[in-house]
Amino acid sequence: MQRIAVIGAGSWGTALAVLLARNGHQTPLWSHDPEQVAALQRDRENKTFLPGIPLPDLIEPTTSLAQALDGATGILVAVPSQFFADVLSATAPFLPADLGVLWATKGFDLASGRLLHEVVLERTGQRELAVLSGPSFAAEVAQGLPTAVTLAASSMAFAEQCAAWVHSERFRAYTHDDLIGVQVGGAAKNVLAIATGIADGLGFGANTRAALITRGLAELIRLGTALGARRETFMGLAGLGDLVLTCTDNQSRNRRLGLALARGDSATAALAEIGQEVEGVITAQAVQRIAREHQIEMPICEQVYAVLHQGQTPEAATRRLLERSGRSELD
Ligand SMILES: NC(=O)c1ccc[n+]([C@@H]2O[C@H](COP(=O)([O-])OP(=O)(O)OC[C@H]3O[C@@H](n4cnc5c(N)ncnc54)[C@H](O)[C@@H]3O)[C@@H](O)[C@H]2O)c1
Ligand SMILES: O=P(O)(O)OC[C@H](O)CO
Repeated sequence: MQRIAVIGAGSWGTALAVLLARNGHQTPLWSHDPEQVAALQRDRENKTFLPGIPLPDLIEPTTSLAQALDGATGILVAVPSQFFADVLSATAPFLPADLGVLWATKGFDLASGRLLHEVVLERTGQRELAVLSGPSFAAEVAQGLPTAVTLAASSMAFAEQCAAWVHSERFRAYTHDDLIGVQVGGAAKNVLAIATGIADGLGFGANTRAALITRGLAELIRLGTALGARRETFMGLAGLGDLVLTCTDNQSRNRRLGLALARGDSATAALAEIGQEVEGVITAQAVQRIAREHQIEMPICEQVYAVLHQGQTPEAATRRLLERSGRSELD
């Protein structure tokens, strides 16, 4: 039995804590919110973020990072990307130097636009790093529906160690060594899910959806390889796998945001209605910034950014994409 502290009790942190506890691990579950922790302790269920899933006895909700990390043999961070850097700084005093950090957050650092492994190193010092990503809706994982994810790390030994914590018959964790590609895939697919939501909401058909997914994949590959990722990583679970899942199923909050924008809802109203983190909103900003810096052509992501942050209408964004001149598919 390991003791693996899960940092972040939203839908994903809670689902991963349930998974770890079902695998027999002691699982402190940290939230910054005392009211949420009191409710988790009282109800033994996360009624806000993961309703209907009883918390196994091995889960110990807490607001204390010291308590969560006391004696921990592992840490898994699953807070939204906008809180990631601050939460990592807060954990640093309680992290032994030889404890690697695993995270399941999908996104870039809000302030700097950097990938999250750089934030972990900056905030907690040199150590082993690992990221869990891939097509995985929290509710389905918690229900025990078969799921496969990618676990990429700074060393294959650490990837295998982290994979062993979460791996089960119903949750297959495939190890990988491309820490950059796996992060880029998980983060940027959220922007493309907003794009496909918009297209479906505007009444475009299956051809359009397939085109957006495929040309979106080309954008992911351009972005990832410019940042040092390997092209083939994007053909795996953390690339194409998560892109297809998020672009095609209404469980995706990013896709639902796109659908709402196409209906004419404001982003503020749509986000309030969804009531959970929609990572693609701030990721669109980071992607726009990186694409400019590296001169990467990302027309779909650029139009999502324009809709979310520059007041462009979904209709105008669509026109801008369709008016682009023809080009080689190989570019
Ligand atoms: N939900 C999923 O199906 C899923 C699956 C894979 C990856 N992810 C990723 O996991 C990450 C977490 O998303 P989620 O779905 O659990 O979000 P969520 O919307 O379900 O929960 C948000 C969480 O953020 C917490 N929070 C709010 N303010 C905070 C603060 N100041 N400091 C720390 N925490 C704060 C809330 O208490 C809550 O626990 C995201 O990067 C998301 O992309 C989610
Ligand atoms: O609901 P979304 O759009 O944040 O997607 C959740 C997961 O990232 C799917 O793998």
